[in-house]
Amino acid sequence: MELDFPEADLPRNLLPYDGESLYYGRIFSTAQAEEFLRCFLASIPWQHDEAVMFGKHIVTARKVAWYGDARYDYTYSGKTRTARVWTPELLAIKQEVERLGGSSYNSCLLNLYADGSQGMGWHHDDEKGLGPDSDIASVSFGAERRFDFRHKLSKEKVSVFLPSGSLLIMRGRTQACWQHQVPKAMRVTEPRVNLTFRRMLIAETRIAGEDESGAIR
Ligand SMILES: O=C(O)CCC(=O)C(=O)O
Ligand SMILES: [Fe+2]
Repeated sequence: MELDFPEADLPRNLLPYDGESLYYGRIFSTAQAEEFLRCFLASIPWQHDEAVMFGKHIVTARKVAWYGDARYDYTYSGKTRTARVWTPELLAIKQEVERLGGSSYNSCLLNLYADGSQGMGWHHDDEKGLGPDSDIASVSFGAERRFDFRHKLSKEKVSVFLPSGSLLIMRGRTQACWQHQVPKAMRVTEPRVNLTFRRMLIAETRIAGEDESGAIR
């Protein structure tokens, strides 16, 4: 099922059951979204992501960066990362998203897709540090890409195109019951930056430079 809504019907839950994924449409003007994109392309220290999968060391085509309230250390796919502290632009976007969605976030994973040859395969976001029924706010800048959901049991699919400056909030049972992906789109030649704001459980997440007691090493 592909969805296209009049702006007046937004925000709106894209999922027919087992979760809430609210699509808000564009929350930033075209000019503002272009400004953010330029800023992120120029100033974020992008790095290829690494993971251990089926015992093999993998380096992704897509690049990533982590930001947060503090220099959290956290581990997924067998690798530990340390978050950088918010930039003014990320903080401004976070505040607008928190105002609209009514949730609060303490970290953000940024993804850079250089063009349509790069995507992200089917997955759900359930790192230990996220806790159950996590709330993830996804903001997109640059090339419009398709975003798909697939129900884990019924296999029902829902797709939405995410234009520059748009917001999607995944919450409730979304991660437990649905997978999502950003499929490759060979005709897309422009870059896309996606921000996923998350709330990491601090008890599960060590702050870099502190030992178990919280003392600075
Ligand atoms: O790029 C996107 O829209 C999705 C990113 C995503 O699913 C993730 O970072 O977990
Ligand atoms: Fe995800």
